[in-house]
Parts: sequence; C-alpha cells; structure tokens
Amino acid sequence: MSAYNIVSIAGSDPSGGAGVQADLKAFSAHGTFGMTVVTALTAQSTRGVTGVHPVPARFVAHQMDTLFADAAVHAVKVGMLGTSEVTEAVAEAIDHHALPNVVVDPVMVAKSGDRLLEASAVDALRTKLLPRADLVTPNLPEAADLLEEPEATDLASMRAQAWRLLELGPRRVLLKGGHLAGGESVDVLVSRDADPVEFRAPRVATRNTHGTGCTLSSSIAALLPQRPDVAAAVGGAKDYLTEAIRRADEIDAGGGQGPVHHFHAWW
Ligand SMILES: Nc1ncnc2c1ncn2[C@@H]1O[C@H](COP(=O)(O)OP(=O)(O)O)[C@@H](O)[C@H]1O
Ligand SMILES: Cc1ncc(COP(=O)(O)O)c(N)n1
Repeated sequence: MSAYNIVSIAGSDPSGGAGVQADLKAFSAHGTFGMTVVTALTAQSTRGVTGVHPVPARFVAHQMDTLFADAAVHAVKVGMLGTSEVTEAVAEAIDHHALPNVVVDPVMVAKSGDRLLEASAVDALRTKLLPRADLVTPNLPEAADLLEEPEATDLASMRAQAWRLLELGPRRVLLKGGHLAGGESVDVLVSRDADPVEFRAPRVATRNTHGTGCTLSSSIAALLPQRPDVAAAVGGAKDYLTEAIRRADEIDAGGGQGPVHHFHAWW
C-alpha cells in the first residue's frame, strides 16, 4: 500500500511524455499513488502541439470538489492551466480544500514553442496562484514573463531573478537552468525560511527532453511528504530526472523531441 496520494492538476499530453501522463509515471516511480484533475486536452506528439481544447473552469472545479471531498491528499502538482478562469478556480480550490505541499510549475510554452497558457492568463498565475504555492518551478522564459524582465543569461542573473520571484508571494522558488548553455544544468532554490541551495547535474547531450519540467515538479511533489525538507525532495527529484534524461534515448515515442525514461530504475 502506498501511504501517499499525490494529485496532478494539469493538461493531457497524448504522447505520454508531459502533462498528467508524465506526472502519473513520475508519481508511480516514486512509490506514491497518482490522481489527476485534467485542465485541458492537447493534441500533441513529440513533434509539437497541434491543438488545445480547454476544460471549462466550472468542470475543473467540479473534478476537484468531487475528488477532494473523498481522498486524503498529501501533495499537489499544478501544471498547464490554459486559461485565467481555470487558474482562478485552482487558486480557490487550494484555499477551500486547504491543499498541502502545492508545487506550481507555471507552464506557459511547450518545448516545441507552442503556447499552453493564454497570454492574458499570466496575470492570474502571478497574482492568484503564486502566492498560494509552497514551491514554484519556472524555467528561464517563464521567470522572465512572470517578472516582466529580459531572460536571465547566466547564473548570477538567475540568482537575482529567483529572489525577485520570491517577492511575488510563493514560499519557495526553484528557478530551472535547463535553457542555459554549459556543461552543467543548474537549478537555484531560494526560500523564505532556509538558505539558498543550488542543484547541479551534468548536461546530457540529447534532444529527448520533452516533459523534463513536468517530471521534475511532479517528482518533487511525490517526494515532499517522504523527505525531511524541501531541499532533500528537490535533490532526490533532480537525481531521478537526470537519470531519466540520461536514459531517454531508449524510448522511441516518435520522430521529434522524445520523452524522458520515467522507469529507468525498473526496465
Ligand atoms: N540536457 C539536460 N541535461 C540535464 N539536465 C537537464 C537538461 N535539460 C534540462 N535539464 C534539467 O531538467 C529540468 C527542467 O529544466 P528546464 O529545461 O529548465 O525546464 P522546462 O522543461 O520547464 O523547460 C531542470 O532540472 C534542468 O536543470
Ligand atoms: C499538457 C502539457 N503540459 C506541459 C507541457 C510542457 O512540457 P515541455 O515544456 O517539456 O514541452 C506540455 N508539452 N504539454
């Protein structure tokens, strides 16, 4: 029996590498029981997103109310939200159901360059959701959009932006450096209540990085109830993800940018 129920509130990726599909795989790999609240359907493959069909906000709220009235939830990962109405519904549910260990991955644009959040919804994400997050995990373009600043180009500007993101209200910020160049991929964790920590991993030479951000945030959510503190959960998630990227070329899910290997410890 798994002691922990972890919920992904995110979009569907039929190709299985990102969205709720990736989250369920990561939750399972970390020995937890995964649940999902779907916020949007996408038509998507390893080559890109060809369509987005948002779920009406009222029905996203209906899914959450039905699930949270029954299941004990130990952590939540929030991914693609699509619209400002859905973003606001999720923010309300976090308060109403007093959801614990809320990890927000502020998904805006897919690796393929396709938009996954309406431009008009960035404000709702910034003002309604970020202040309710225990941890927010932007990549560099998302951090720049949230701060309305140019994108960070080195570790020093990343560190400065991580602190400014903390001023938007989340309890902690993990600013991910996957989009920078260099031999190492470095993520910066800053908190209101602990010293900053940097997580370094050798940069893997592969184009198969579809869903890395989804997989990292859902792994952190799965590990938060199992590890002594947030830095330990992020470290465990980063180690798992790095190995999943290292083994990504073993999966053949299409001819574009492929997924990472969620079950590298088993197959
Ligand atoms: N080629 C790579 N090798 C190793 N780690 C990577 C690589 N690309 C991304 N990462 C790591 O994957 C995670 C997601 O990174 P990033 O690409 O910045 O976010 P997103 O997937 O949201 O765009 C981060 O921990 C980052 O350091
Ligand atoms: C449903 C959904 N959610 C999130 C992502 C982002 O993942 P990535 O940035 O790796 O494309 C995605 N492509 N699809």
